[in-house]
Amino acid sequence: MNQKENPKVELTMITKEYDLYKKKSDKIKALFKFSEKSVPHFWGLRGIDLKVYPGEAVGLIGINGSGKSTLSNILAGIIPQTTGQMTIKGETSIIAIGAGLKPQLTGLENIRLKCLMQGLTNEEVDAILPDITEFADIGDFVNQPVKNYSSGMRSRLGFAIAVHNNPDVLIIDEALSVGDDTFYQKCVDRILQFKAEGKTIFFVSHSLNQVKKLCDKVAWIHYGELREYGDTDEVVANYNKFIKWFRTLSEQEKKEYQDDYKEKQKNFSADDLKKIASERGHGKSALRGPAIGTMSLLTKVVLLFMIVGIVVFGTINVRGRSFKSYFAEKETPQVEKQLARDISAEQLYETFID
Ligand SMILES: Nc1ncnc2c1ncn2[C@@H]1O[C@H](COP(=O)(O)OP(=O)(O)OP(=O)(O)O)[C@@H](O)[C@H]1O
Repeated sequence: MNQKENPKVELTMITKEYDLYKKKSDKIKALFKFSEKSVPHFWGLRGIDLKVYPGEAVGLIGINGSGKSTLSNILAGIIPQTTGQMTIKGETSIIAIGAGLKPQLTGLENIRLKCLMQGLTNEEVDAILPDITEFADIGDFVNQPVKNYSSGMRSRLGFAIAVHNNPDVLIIDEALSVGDDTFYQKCVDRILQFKAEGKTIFFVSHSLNQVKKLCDKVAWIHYGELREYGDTDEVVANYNKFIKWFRTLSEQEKKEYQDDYKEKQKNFSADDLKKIASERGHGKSALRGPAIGTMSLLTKVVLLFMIVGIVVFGTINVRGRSFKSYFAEKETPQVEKQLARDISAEQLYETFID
């Protein structure tokens, strides 16, 4: 069977829309989507199409804020895409500096937690624990809470856990940039081994040398769009050309260029998405999103009634007192109530003077 016919990862028209809340109340408005206009939007990704095959290592490159981490978090299932279809054959594991590590737990506790979450039993965790700690090589720090780790140590622990969980798709988001040379080489060896085993790797990095060394293909993300996808040398060369050109611009021209793209990311609409999909020959299904994050009209109405009911019920006065004090009184034993009534105003005054 030709492996080129069976992508391990297939993305079709992936978008990510972020709500830019100004106030906490905007979040509630956005939840109900009753007031779309009051919450500005920002499209971190605008219709990414990508097919990646077993054994391929794909570099994700692009300037700051272009959407690399957004894409890798969607691939890892940490955040959902807004629209678009994603098919991944197998388990994914992401290594980002500190991603998924619980700061309050020790290194060992984090290892156990992550492994249990991957479906391993306690006995299985006990069996691979020595390998993981040996790979991470952080000494006694493994017994310390992760919040006390340096970024390099977090990366070591994250990498060690992720590779030992033997994922089919490994996503590495800038995690190698903080390790020292020895650790870096160890990781590179393991990544190459993964590739040889037919696993798929996504490698997010600003280090073009690392990308060139590890990746067969490169996806250049530019202001939320896939600007280029192809062989590493070619795409990296074009990206370098762009960086060189950008540096020749005056400060004013740079700002105008950036503002222009940011504006496009803010004003992106469903119509733009439809237009891109039809240009690329995608059907309607490519425009649908995962069935999470939004509520049906009926759910919204029921939820709204419940909230209004709770507020009204909670604040309404029952027999002249608030609902809370009514119940508080109900719970007060009769003897105490009698005592409270028996204290005269004079006695009360004396109590305060004392
Ligand atoms: N939770 C969020 N809410 C609003 N905007 C967000 C959120 N997360 C990311 N963004 C925006 O989406 C865009 C893409 O961010 P992302 O972190 O994916 O970029 P990146 O390419 O990984 O950047 P860098 O190279 O700096 O790490 C940025 O403009 C960022 O400000």
